[in-house]
Amino acid sequence: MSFLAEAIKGRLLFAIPKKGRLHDKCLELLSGADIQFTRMQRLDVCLVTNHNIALVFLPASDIPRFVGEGNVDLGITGQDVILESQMGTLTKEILQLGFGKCSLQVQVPDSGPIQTIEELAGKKVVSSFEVLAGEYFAAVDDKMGFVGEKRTKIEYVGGSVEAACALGLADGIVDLVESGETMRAAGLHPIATLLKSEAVLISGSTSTNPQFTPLIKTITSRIAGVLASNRYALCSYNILREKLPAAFEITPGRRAPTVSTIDAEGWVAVSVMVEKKDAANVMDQLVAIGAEDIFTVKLENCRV
Ligand SMILES: Nc1ncnc2c1ncn2[C@@H]1O[C@H](COP(=O)(O)OP(=O)(O)OP(=O)(O)O)[C@@H](O)[C@H]1O
Ligand SMILES: O=P(O)(O)OC[C@H]1O[C@H](OP(=O)(O)OP(=O)(O)O)[C@H](O)[C@@H]1O
Repeated sequence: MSFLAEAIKGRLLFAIPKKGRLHDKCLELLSGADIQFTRMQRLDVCLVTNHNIALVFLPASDIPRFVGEGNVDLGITGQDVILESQMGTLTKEILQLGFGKCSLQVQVPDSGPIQTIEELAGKKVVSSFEVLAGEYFAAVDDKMGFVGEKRTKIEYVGGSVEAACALGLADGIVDLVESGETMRAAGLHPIATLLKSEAVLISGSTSTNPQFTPLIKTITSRIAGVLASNRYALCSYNILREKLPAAFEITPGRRAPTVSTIDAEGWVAVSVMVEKKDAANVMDQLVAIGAEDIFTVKLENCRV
């Protein structure tokens, strides 16, 4: 047995995208969850120093198969590539991670004769998502009654899909879109959305080793804590007790606000979680109902 195979034996294997859009966010999650490791240059497997885990750095698109077929125990990847690799039933989504959000769309040139799905059916479509594009257009072709040569031709390219129409390779494309900037720059616009996707933590649906169940629970809870501490801030303020019903309307909290008595006649202190994106508005509304000494504090870490 090789040195590496010996070193990872008995450890929970956790697959992380080795590059691309999801890589940096995954490293932030691992760091926030205090999963410590040192990655040696060029080595795609590394041992976690403070848990019985080995990290395996793989292309995002290969992770569903490794997890689904039981070669690794846990993984982070996009919902889009899980569906594309037809591993939906062999994998189980443990946690949605709120990043890597994008849509898989059909795009056509702005100034061209084809502006609808029905007009594109039967023509040439290029995509990195051959399976999903194939399924989508097979249903369209069936609806249109297209058979044999008349059916839509789907061709695979590995990247820079947006260039395919301008290069004369395709009449339309199926590709991922987030801000829409790439497609706008290439003179393309959407005519249909196949699916929406985000990054998820997955395990195998059938093959998880029961010995790892407690460790998977711990990792999941830590990652959920990192996500919550990125999303929420702790808001604290003083307010007259009689104004509490109005204050609870503005700051209901995740479960309920904490109310403490303070040494000032008729006043209470409230501490409550607020979504960071709403924090400025929430503080304005609290001022408007007479709250004072209002501040928010960043959450360093939490368990939810
Ligand atoms: N523009 C985007 N915005 C948000 N998430 C995206 C975007 N593009 C891709 N993703 C998500 O990230 C995953 C990996 O995509 P990415 O293009 O980074 O793959 P890659 O093939 O590993 O990297 P590279 O393109 O560098 O070869 C996708 O499957 C999708 O879930
Ligand atoms: O809507 P936007 O925010 O512009 O993002 C969309 C782009 O992001 C992805 O590609 P990526 O940059 O990962 O490179 P790729 O073409 O090599 O896959 C996708 O394939 C689009 O090209």
